[in-house]
Amino acid sequence: MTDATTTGAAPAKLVIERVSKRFPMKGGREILAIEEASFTVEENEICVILGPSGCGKSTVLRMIAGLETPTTGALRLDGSAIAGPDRERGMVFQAYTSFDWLSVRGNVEYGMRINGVPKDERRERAQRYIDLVHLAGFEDAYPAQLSGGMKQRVAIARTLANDPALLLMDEPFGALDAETRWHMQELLVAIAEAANTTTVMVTHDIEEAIFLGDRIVFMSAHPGRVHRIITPEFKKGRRYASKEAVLDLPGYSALEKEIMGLMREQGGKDQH
Ligand SMILES: Nc1ncnc2c1ncn2[C@@H]1O[C@H](COP(=O)(O)OP(=O)(O)OP(=O)(O)O)[C@@H](O)[C@H]1O
Repeated sequence: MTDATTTGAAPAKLVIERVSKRFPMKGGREILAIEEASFTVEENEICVILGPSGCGKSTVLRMIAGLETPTTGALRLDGSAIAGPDRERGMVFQAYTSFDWLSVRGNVEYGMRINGVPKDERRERAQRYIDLVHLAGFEDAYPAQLSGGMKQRVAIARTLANDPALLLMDEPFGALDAETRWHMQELLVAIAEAANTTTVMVTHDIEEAIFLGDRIVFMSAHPGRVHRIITPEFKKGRRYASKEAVLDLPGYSALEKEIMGLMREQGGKDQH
């Protein structure tokens, strides 16, 4: 396991250090959702959190977002403790979260408007991100007129327009059909390259994790622990614009099978 505190190199952008999370239950009992999770995310990296249902992926992401507080342990972004939600950490959820009463442009400009960004700059920055997510021509459309994939692109553009230090995504493509989903995955690679984002994304889709992840944090369930940190070595540190290119690489199938094995082993724990 890599840990910024032990590598001797500059500290990682995001450091999750021995984080545990207990939730109170009825009758005064508690559930240990996350136990001593540690991992790091480097600048410009796409880190994917993968694991069986209920292993605590969303809880870890919500702690990074500052929406949950760890019971013990520490989370640091750029050296500072994460203590509550902040616009330096932008979150995209699975559910469409656009404002129905605002146009695409209105949605993308919303955060900047709240933050007092002057109109000209707001317009220019919104257009840059609308172009980046291929929604040029739809600036004046309303969410109800858009497909699911387009709505998620609005959410991504709106989040990026706030210029967050971290882009957090919780199963962002989970509600999309298969074809739209892989287009969105490819778009996310293009965005990461163009906007130099540092991204932490939760998924339970192995193919998505291998295609997108520069690093994959595989969690085990009950309690949620970091079981393995996987670097898809066969990609040789590269990102690929097309999904087929990755599926065709030697080494892809072996890693997919390995992760399927982990998923079966960890996801099946409840059934034994
Ligand atoms: N607010 C909460 N109160 C009580 N328990 C919670 C709360 N949030 C999460 N949990 C529990 O913590 C564990 C981890 O949940 P979490 O949603 O983080 O898992 P997940 O891996 O994201 O699941 P999935 O893949 O099904 O979305 C589960 O046992 C869940 O029931």
